[in-house]
Amino acid sequence: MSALLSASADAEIHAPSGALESGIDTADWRAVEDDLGRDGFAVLPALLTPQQCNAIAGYFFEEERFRSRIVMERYAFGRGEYKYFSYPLPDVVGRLRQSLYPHLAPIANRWHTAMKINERFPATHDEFRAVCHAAGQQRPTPLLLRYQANDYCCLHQDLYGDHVFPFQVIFLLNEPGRDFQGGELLLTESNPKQPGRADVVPLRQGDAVVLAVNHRPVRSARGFYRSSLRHGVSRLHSGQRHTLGVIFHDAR
Ligand SMILES: O=C(O)CCC(=O)C(=O)O
Ligand SMILES: [Fe+2]
Repeated sequence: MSALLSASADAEIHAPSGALESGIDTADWRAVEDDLGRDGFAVLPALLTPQQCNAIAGYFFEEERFRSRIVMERYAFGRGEYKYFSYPLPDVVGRLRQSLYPHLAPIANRWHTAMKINERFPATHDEFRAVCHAAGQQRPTPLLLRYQANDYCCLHQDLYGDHVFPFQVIFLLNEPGRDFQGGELLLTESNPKQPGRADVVPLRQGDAVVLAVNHRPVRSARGFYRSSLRHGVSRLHSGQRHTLGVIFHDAR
């Protein structure tokens, strides 16, 4: 336990003020918007160092950091475990959410315009959180997941109330091939006009992926229609895989 505690203290040490934010602020957000528009996902490579990944994964057994623990098998969500952080979020998690949001909100607003969805998103996460809280969505949604051999996650959507920010971000905290085998992030898409399709999202340790939460606008001759997306994780063959999920709307 002391090793885990010192690892988590390192998360603060290895994320000096501004370092996390500058990696996010200097990402190519135009390319992210293009990738999202084409595929429904966009990879942001190496946003976290391996040390930061290990430190965040080390939070998993610090029970006081979490508001609830879900054993996926009990709910037929798959096999494996995840835990929702409680407020106040760990510094590094709160800063990732705060600094990703302002880049995604304008893209979210353009998507909503294209899909003829009324909700528009304010410029900062603090403002959006206030909107969620006023509507009774007050519980934090950032989560830490852990998969071991034979674990997997069923296809799903992370909707927790009426207010849905259309993007979420997942950080892979272990190195595929070295720390675990199998366990690939899957993204599926279906709509009335086409047979369904699936993508495997290529990720390495420290990478983040921005995913469409529920819909994506698809251009057609008469404007845009909505395609429906779901994500999940294929079965782990061996090893351990941790992910940090950052969802921007709070939960009812
Ligand atoms: O473990 C993963 O890659 C999927 C995590 C997930 O479903 C989420 O963060 O919403
Ligand atoms: Fe999810």
